[in-house]
Order: sequence, then structure tokens, then C-alpha cells
Amino acid sequence: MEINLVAAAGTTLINPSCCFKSTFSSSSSSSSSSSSSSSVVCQSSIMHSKDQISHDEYQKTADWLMSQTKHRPQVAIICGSGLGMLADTLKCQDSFAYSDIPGFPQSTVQGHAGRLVFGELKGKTCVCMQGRFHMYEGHSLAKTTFPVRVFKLLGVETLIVTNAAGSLADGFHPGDIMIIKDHVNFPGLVGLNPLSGPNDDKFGPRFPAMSSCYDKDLRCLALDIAKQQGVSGFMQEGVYAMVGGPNFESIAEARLLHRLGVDAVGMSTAAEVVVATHCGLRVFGLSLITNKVVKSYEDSESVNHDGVLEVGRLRSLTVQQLVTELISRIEINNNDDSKNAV
Ligand SMILES: O=P(O)(O)O[C@H]1O[C@H](CO)[C@@H](O)[C@H]1O
Ligand SMILES: Nc1nc2[nH]cnc2c(=O)[nH]1
Repeated sequence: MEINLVAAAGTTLINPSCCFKSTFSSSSSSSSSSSSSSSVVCQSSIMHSKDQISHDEYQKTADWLMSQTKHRPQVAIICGSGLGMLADTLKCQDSFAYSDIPGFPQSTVQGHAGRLVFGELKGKTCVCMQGRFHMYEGHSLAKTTFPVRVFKLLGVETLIVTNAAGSLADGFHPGDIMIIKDHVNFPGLVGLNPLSGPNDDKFGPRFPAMSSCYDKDLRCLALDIAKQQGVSGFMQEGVYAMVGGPNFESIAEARLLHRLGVDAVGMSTAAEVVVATHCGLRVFGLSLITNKVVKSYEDSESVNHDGVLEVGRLRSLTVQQLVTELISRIEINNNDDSKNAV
């Protein structure tokens, strides 16, 4: 497949309707914080008590969803920019607009439809986010990762995260699919972490390890599947970095990321994976490389969101077939967390 990545000018990100008030204002909390220390008020300038989401709030959303659908998902999928078609493969669908789900944030980005789709795929029950939430939309990190904890309460065991990303690694090309073997959570390194604030012990420990957050067996399985499907020619494995966005990288930033060992960069995913790992979900992640990040002052190319979405469309079938086969071969333990809620 030929992918023309010469990007047309002009980004088409929809102007986010929400403002940064929820993240950065200092007004008091309307919700209680964690189970263990609900009276603690975080004094940090980058994490406010109002960003905390109580266990009850996650549970209310999970209970509402369970009252609306008979599906009890074992696998959750988060669709990246332009990858929403992953939901189309689900059979016996029940779908909900985010605006109808109590407690759910809203998607504001083009290419993120804003629907939660439940259904069956190859004998597994799945829930699929057609559209995710990004920090740059003005959501707190706790909000961007809200669905992940709801999935845990629904009984999900495995989370599949997908994203569109720009490549820094030499030898990566637009249209390549990178299996994520690790990440650099840049917002997290400077204290912007969805786990900041009082820890909710019901979900996981105060200090979770992140040294094996992308499941090795699933990565090997995906590489095997790619071989069988005859697409290993454009499979890669590498390190994804999450940056805050919404602007794409300057050349100096691109060079810095490259020197740091980052293979692909985007504006999502790592925060979701941190929360998923904290609450014990098994994670598989893939990045669709939609563009090369410009690293040279001689290079006249520039990236835009339309180009990103276009590569998503061109590679949609391959991504869909890979993820479908992976799901069919995932082993499920049948921990019914929806009955034994954490
Ligand atoms: O990470 P996803 O949601 O796939 O989207 C990626 O694509 C958008 C930029 O085109 C950014 O939101 C970036 O994070
Ligand atoms: N930060 C970042 N996000 C992206 N999402 C898709 N492409 C890119 C990119 O080049 N940079």
C-alpha cells in the first residue's frame, strides 16, 4: 500500500469547547477523593482536589452501563485518531454516545466519534471507545483516564490501546504499525500524573511498578499474527512518548526526543496505561505511524491532523485484522470484577 504523507497545510483540530478551568482553577472539590484519605486536599499547583474522582463516581458510571447493556466485557479497546473503525467489527452492538453516559467526559477532536460500543468479537465480549480524551482538550488527567477505571469495574481484564503517532526512529515509515514495548510519560515525569493525589487503594497500590506495563506475551503474539497475516514487513516495535500537545513538535524538540531513545510520539496513551497498570489490567498497545516527525531544518514537510487521519483510513483494514485476531487468541481468566467490584 502506498501512503502519501506529504501533508497539506492547516490543522483541523476542532477548537475544544471546554476550558482549562477544571484543571487549573483552585475552586473547591465537589466530589470526595479516595477511600483512604478523602479529607486530604492536595496543595500542588498541578493537581487539585477537584480533579479527584471518587470511587463512587466510577462505580455509578459502571452501574449505569451495566443497567443498559447485557454485555459484560473482558476486553476494552481505545481507538486512536482515525482508528475508530475498530468498533465496526463488533457483533450484537449496544452503543452509547458519551454525552448520554453519566460521568463521561466528551470528545472534542475530529476523528474521535465519542461513542462507547459494546459487542462480541470472535467469542470475546468487548467494549470499544470510539474516541479518547486528551489533556490538551482541557480535561484533567483523571478525566482523560476515567473510562479505564470504569472498564475495570465492568470486569475487563485486558486493555488494547491504539494511537496515531509521529515517528522519530530512523527506518520507521508512515503506515508502519509499532507495537509499543515501553513508554516515556513526559507529563508524568513532571508531576502531571492521573495517579496524583490521594491513592485509591481499591484500585491499586500507591507506588505501582511500570517496568512491564506492556504485556510481553501479547507483544509476541501480535508479532506472530503479523507474520501469519503477511504484514510483518511494516511491523515495528518501539518506545512511545506521550507529550502534552496540542502542537506538534518543533525541530529541536524532535531532535531531543530522538536522542532520548523515543521511537514514536503522540499526545495520549501513556496516562491511560499508567492507570490500567495501577489497577491490574493487562495492556497491549500499538501506534500507527502516521507521519515522520520533522528533524531537519532543511525539510519543508509539515504534519497536520488531516494527514494523520488519512493514514488511519489507509491502514484501517490491517489494524482491524491484527487486533481482531489478537483478541480471538487472548486467554481470558474470567475474573468477574463486575460482580466482585474492586
Ligand atoms: O493519540 P491519538 O488519540 O491517536 O491522537 C493523535 O493524533 C492527534 C494529532 O493528529 C493527537 O491527538 C495525537 O495524540
Ligand atoms: N505529538 C505528536 N502527535 C502526533 N500524532 C500523530 N502524529 C503526531 C506527531 O508527529 N507528534
